[in-house]
Amino acid sequence: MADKNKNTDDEFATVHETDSSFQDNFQTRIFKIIVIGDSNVGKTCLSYRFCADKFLKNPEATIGVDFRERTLRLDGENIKLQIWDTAGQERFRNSMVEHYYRNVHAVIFVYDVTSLASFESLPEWIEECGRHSVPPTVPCIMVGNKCDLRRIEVPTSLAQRLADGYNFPLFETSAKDPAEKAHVDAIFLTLAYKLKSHRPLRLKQPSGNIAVHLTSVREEKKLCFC
Ligand SMILES: Nc1nc2c(ncn2[C@@H]2O[C@H](COP(=O)(O)OP(=O)(O)OP(=O)(O)O)[C@@H](O)[C@H]2O)c(=O)[nH]1
Repeated sequence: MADKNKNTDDEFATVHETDSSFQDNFQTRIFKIIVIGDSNVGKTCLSYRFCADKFLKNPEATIGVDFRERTLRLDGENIKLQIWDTAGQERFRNSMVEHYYRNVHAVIFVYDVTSLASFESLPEWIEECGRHSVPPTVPCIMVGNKCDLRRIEVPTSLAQRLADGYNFPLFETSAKDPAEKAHVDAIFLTLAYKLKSHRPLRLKQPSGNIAVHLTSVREEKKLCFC
């Protein structure tokens, strides 16, 4: 799939998964990334692909929020990305919305390339961020998912215009296609690199934890205030 972002494989060449011995000796910076968009666009599958490198065939609708995380070593530094997979369905969001946006470090807006309606919803999702006082300095990315399907309803040119209007990078990819794994990684790594250079906060990671925490569906932490 066409990569609308300037990052190249070379730029990510220094990325390594961390191991526990590494984590014992180094501090880790932790960043909260929320994944937002209409129901059914593939937010759960994208975050699962990034954290567990698997495709979920029949995920249940997210209720409240699901958490996943993955720790990376970027240029000699531990960076933990805490992914908040938010509910797309209004009835499952309700009282959670405040929690989504509180202290968020980056936002991923997802639409389904086979659903024009999901793309047309993006400005509303972006406005919702603004209403919850997400600072304009927070890095954002726009992602068109399900590029493995044929019936594309959102042409790249249209998506690129919207992304340019907001000054967001645009990725078109597929959580389903294993060949797109590196591309899905690149979405999160783009944010990780931006955050790494912006945020000075350092948090000490408790020793002995496994560094790459791959949550299964059953193990995921859920938080629902519905
Ligand atoms: N073909 C294809 N199907 C996908 C892809 N990503 C997700 N799906 C399917 O789309 C459906 C919805 O995926 P989810 O990841 O649950 O969507 P969501 O945005 O998290 O939905 P909510 O939890 O309701 O907000 C599921 O049936 C997935 O299997 C993809 O890249 N390609």
